[in-house]
Amino acid sequence: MRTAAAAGNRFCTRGCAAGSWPEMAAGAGESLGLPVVDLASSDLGATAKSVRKACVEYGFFYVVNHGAEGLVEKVFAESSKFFEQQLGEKMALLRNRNYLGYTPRGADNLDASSKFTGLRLMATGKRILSLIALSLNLDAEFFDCPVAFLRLLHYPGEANESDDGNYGASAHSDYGILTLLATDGTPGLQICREKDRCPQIWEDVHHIEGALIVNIGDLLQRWTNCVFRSTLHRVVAVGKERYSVAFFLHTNPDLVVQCLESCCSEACPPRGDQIYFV
Ligand SMILES: O=C(O)CCC(=O)C(=O)O
Ligand SMILES: [Fe+2]
Repeated sequence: MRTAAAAGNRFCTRGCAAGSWPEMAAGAGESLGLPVVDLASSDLGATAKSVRKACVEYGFFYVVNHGAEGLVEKVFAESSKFFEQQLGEKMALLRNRNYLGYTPRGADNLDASSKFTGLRLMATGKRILSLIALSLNLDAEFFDCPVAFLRLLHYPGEANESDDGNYGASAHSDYGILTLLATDGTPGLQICREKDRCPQIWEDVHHIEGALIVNIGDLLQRWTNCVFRSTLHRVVAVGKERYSVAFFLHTNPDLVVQCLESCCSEACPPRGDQIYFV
């Protein structure tokens, strides 16, 4: 495992009165070096160990040699073709009751979803999940994720009056097992590693060409009794148009998620409800 160079700028903290784009908004973050995991490594044990460390310490990491390199560029090209259309054309694909389809800006800044089979992204996700399973001393196939959504996200450059504090996406954690994220390189994504700390510290997640960002979801946090982190993150506006693609991996809706035995003990009992219905 290597660590991404913490090449980011150190700007003023959120709430500074002065500052112009991109300093004022993007500058809310400290710089951050997240772990980088090479999925093509032949040393399975060492890779699983790296993944575990990243999940425990950050809940966020990069993967390289993930097998979906060409695909991501194609999806970005299709995404910008779609979002560049007139609103009327996009509204023809308005989100349906199953949350599939177009979500106009302001209606829900976390939910512009699009159905996609994403077989290669699914293969990448499964590879990461098998490493996670091995790192928890489970069978490589332990985590089944038959449900997945691809979300094409477009953050317009200009601020919208309805935006709350200029957030492209307000602070949240993802609720599934894990998320694969590709961005077009425009900054804005930030994580908060200690959500209960006051004031919160937000760190910029930098772009690494060709890498995917992986983030642990609430379900995996629950499964591991909070040993793995589902880390709070957000997207701040940087005064520049931004595209990203998020691929969310979920379990079967009727699966019972129970704290893993290896993650609890008498000294460390399951946090929250032991049995959790998704
Ligand atoms: O656009 C991004 O970089 C992050 C998107 C995100 O966090 C989400 O859709 O859950
Ligand atoms: Fe998210």
